[in-house]
Amino acid sequence: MLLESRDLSVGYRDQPLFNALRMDVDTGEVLVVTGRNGSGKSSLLRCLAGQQRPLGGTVTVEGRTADDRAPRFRRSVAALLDGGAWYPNLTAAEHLSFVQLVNDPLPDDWFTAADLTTALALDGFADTVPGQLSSGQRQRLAVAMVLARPSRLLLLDEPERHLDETGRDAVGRLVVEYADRGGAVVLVTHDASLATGPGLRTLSLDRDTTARPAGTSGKRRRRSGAR
Ligand SMILES: Nc1ncnc2c1ncn2[C@@H]1O[C@H](COP(=O)(O)OP(=O)(O)OP(=O)(O)O)[C@@H](O)[C@H]1O
Repeated sequence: MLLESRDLSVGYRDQPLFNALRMDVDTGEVLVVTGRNGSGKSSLLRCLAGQQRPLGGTVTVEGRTADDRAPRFRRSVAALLDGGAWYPNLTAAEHLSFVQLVNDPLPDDWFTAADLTTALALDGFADTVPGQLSSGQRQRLAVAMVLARPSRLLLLDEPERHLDETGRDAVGRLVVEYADRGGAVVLVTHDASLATGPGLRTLSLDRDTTARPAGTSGKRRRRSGAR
């Protein structure tokens, strides 16, 4: 199992937002997390990303405790949690090239900068610096960058932010493609169109945060063209 949580309790100052969460996400799977504002979705993702200590229980990725201070963990996990970090003088295309250069050599079958540029329609602003991009263009670039580096687990917090319908569709397709390439995805969203699709599993923090497995079981079919 790529990602596991057991008896997970997440919250602040000893006040849990939810308790006893058991979650399994394996390669090839997409788990969509939903819930009302303030239910703890972002807090959960930060725990999965090893950036926040749970109040109780465990999170493991490939059998190791989630901890973003560990280089091996950081290599496995790509997270887009609250917007991107930008180099003010690098263009959109240079941001993408930079991520891929730092992670060279990439696995043969990994997303290329050209794949991501096409999928997210970045061409029109490839030579523009972040400060001169619209919010939606910056979000497209942030999604491209989190996919540009090789990883096994992809954590996305409301990737639909600022995106038009075409952008949201592109994100939906890329998430499925990432899983088809052997990754596991946990996607937090308020967008019903991203939250549904053949084979996607869902976890509602309003409904499912009890001591039982989240969502339905079963792997998504490969190349199902879900969405
Ligand atoms: N650093 C923090 N310290 C204390 N409380 C926090 C902290 N971060 C979040 N919270 C509280 O935890 C609760 C859950 O926040 P979180 O951001 O995880 O919710 P969410 O489900 O992602 O919400 P939304 O749908 O609005 O994005 C909120 O009541 C919030 O005020």
